[in-house]
Amino acid sequence: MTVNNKEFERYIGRNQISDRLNELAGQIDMDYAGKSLVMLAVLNGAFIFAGDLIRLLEVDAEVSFVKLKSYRGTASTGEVQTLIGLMHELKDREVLIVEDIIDTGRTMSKLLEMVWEQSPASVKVCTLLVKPDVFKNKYQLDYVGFSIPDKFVVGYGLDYDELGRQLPDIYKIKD
Ligand SMILES: O=P(O)(O)OC[C@H]1O[C@H](OP(=O)(O)OP(=O)(O)O)[C@H](O)[C@@H]1O
Ligand code: HPA
Repeated sequence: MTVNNKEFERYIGRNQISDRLNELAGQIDMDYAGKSLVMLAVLNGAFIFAGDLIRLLEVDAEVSFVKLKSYRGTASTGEVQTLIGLMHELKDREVLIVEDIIDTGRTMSKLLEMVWEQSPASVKVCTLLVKPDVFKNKYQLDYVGFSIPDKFVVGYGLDYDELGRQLPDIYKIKD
């Protein structure tokens, strides 16, 4: 499969993703039982994951978005730009940040600072994917779908130069 002239191979199938989402939603429902949460999803990459996850939740969940950007091609520019900032009142709220991937961890690190400044009651992080060899456990991740090797991935919301987001499965770049 080719995206933007690079070759990718199927890596995590849609059924595996769906099974894992059911497990994550079950854990979130248990942890937030009797509470209501604000799901803060990070555009663009997390739009599909957040949409699928919220439909599996039984706890009350509001949704809000921020848009952060740092990648060009397959590499981080090192600078995280805020294209759409926080719009939701987060003071005293239980905030669940939802990301498609934590790679270097820079985007989430910046977002955690932005969110904690609003004096929320709690902040937890839910990411579909993490690259542990790059991220190196810089801070706590509360819900993780899959730990993956340091290979560029596309599909299920993740892009390579804006393409590939619509793929129902996740693909990794060929060596
Ligand atoms: O851990 P990091 O190294 O910071 O990488 C993770 C971030 O990179 C991607 O966003 P990107 O900047 O590509 O924007 P997008 O969500 O619009 O694709 C992804 O959606 C995460 O937000
Ligand atoms: O592997 C990746 N794929 C797509 N977007 C990303 N943003 C950080 N890492 C990745």
